[in-house]
Amino acid sequence: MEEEEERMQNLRSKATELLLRKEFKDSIKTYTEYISLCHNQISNTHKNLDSNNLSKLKKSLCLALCNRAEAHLNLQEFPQALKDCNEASEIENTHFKTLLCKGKILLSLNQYGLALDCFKQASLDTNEFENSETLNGYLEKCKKLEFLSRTGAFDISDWVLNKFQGKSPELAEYIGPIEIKKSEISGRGLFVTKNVDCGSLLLVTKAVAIERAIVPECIFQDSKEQAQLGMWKSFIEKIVESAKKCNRTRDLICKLSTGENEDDFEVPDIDLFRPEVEDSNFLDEKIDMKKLLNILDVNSLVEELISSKVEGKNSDVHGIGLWLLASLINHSCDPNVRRSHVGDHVMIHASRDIKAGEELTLAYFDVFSSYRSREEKAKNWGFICKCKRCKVENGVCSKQEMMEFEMFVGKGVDMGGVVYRLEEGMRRWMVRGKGKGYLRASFWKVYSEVYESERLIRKWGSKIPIMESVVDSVVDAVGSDERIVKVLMRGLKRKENGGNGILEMEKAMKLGRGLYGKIMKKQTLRTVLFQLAN
Ligand SMILES: C[S@@+](CC[C@H](N)C(=O)[O-])C[C@H]1O[C@@H](n2cnc3c(N)ncnc32)[C@H](O)[C@@H]1O
Repeated sequence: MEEEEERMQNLRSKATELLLRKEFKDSIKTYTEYISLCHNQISNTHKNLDSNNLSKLKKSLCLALCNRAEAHLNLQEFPQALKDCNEASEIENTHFKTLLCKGKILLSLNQYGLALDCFKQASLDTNEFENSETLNGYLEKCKKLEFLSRTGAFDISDWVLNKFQGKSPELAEYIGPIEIKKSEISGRGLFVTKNVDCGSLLLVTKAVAIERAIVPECIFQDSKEQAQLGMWKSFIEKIVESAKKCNRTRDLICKLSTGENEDDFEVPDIDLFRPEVEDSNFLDEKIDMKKLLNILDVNSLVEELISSKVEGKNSDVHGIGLWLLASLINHSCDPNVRRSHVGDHVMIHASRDIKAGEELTLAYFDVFSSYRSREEKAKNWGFICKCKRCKVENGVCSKQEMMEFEMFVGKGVDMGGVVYRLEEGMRRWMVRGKGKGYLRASFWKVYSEVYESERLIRKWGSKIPIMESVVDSVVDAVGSDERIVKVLMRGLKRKENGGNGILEMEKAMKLGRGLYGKIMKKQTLRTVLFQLAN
């Protein structure tokens, strides 16, 4: 008996030491051995009815379970960590360390409300003075994230004004007024459930996994491809790891499109994507790698860091990730939402006013390019684009003249002349309304070159439309973009030298909301817009 006790004591000390040394896997192994001996002893003690021993053993078992949970938490093995905490709570439901650990697990799972309950309950333990600072830190963080996930009132102004230095702001998961429905574009899509105005935040979600690497623009093509391949491989490994650790993640990944027979896919309930959904039982099902690779091919996105959009910062850093619910947004060449990446989160906001019931659409690739180049990009994604803009442009773009315009771009030709001929062409082909905006967006490079050159504006004068009307039509057709705002702001700067420009600034601010969403204060957005003009 004494020998057994000594063995248990040794195991317990060893497991604790391994935990402190952050050797989590070995610590779990040792605790598992210890916990199993505890269980054996408890059932024996029950028979001998030694209540003193029984209570001591149970206390010790509770602590061991809690410590094993901590080790699982560090390895991001959340279901196992939760299971241990729940068993520990059954022994002692007010155990401080267990409540703290369980709160941390729930916080990692973005279940802010439940995490808050744990931290609040832990704070009732007046004996834990030395841990009160840590606990208060968690309480505050949890309250903030719970508020954000409920209201969507994110504000990253400080970080933006600080030139994106230091840690990115802490974000919560947020699902706004959206639902999943069958899409007329393809398979399923996300739709708004009420009218939303330009800049409204619709979704904030954390990546299942991201892999980032520095791929400098100037490196040779071969090395670049090599670097990208390496990045893709590590990304897949990370996804597999996440799917193995959490059934819920794996189930949700499996609901995503493989790119084939999309219209046969079931329409999942959006609530399944809420963090509060409990993990299903641990089944240890094998992952179908072929299917997973198809899913990743169709749904992974390249990060568009807000810091590089605004400042050109980190433009060598390439990141690829998978954001579950955002994967249900279809592409359109006249999109109505945009995305910004902050840390591991993607923030999706309306880039223009959207009416209740409309489908949300995102640009998977640069849509300020010609029909033919977009067609090529969609082909690389594995689909033929069925958006409205492509249908309109498909008719016009087969015209011989249109192909000639494309050939002019970047060939040192007077771009004012190209704009003039294009505008003339549109009159002859009777392209009106949005169609005009579509084509102007397709040739934005040409238009912007003209409007950025005082010489060309002077030369072509009234033969070409004024910049403001082109900007309006392009934004109305395709939505906002940094390049448009840049041209507008530079024009505004020129005007400001001559005084005035209040109306243009108002317009620029509205476009700015479309670009970045309502995630920064007005004054911060103003600073950012002026920065774009430099
Ligand atoms: C990330 S998924 C979008 C959600 C998908 N519709 C679903 O049901 O899960 C990307 C796939 O959707 C389809 N898709 C997205 N936008 C499209 C478009 N504009 N035209 C045709 N197919 C599109 C393509 O099959 C593409 O590979």
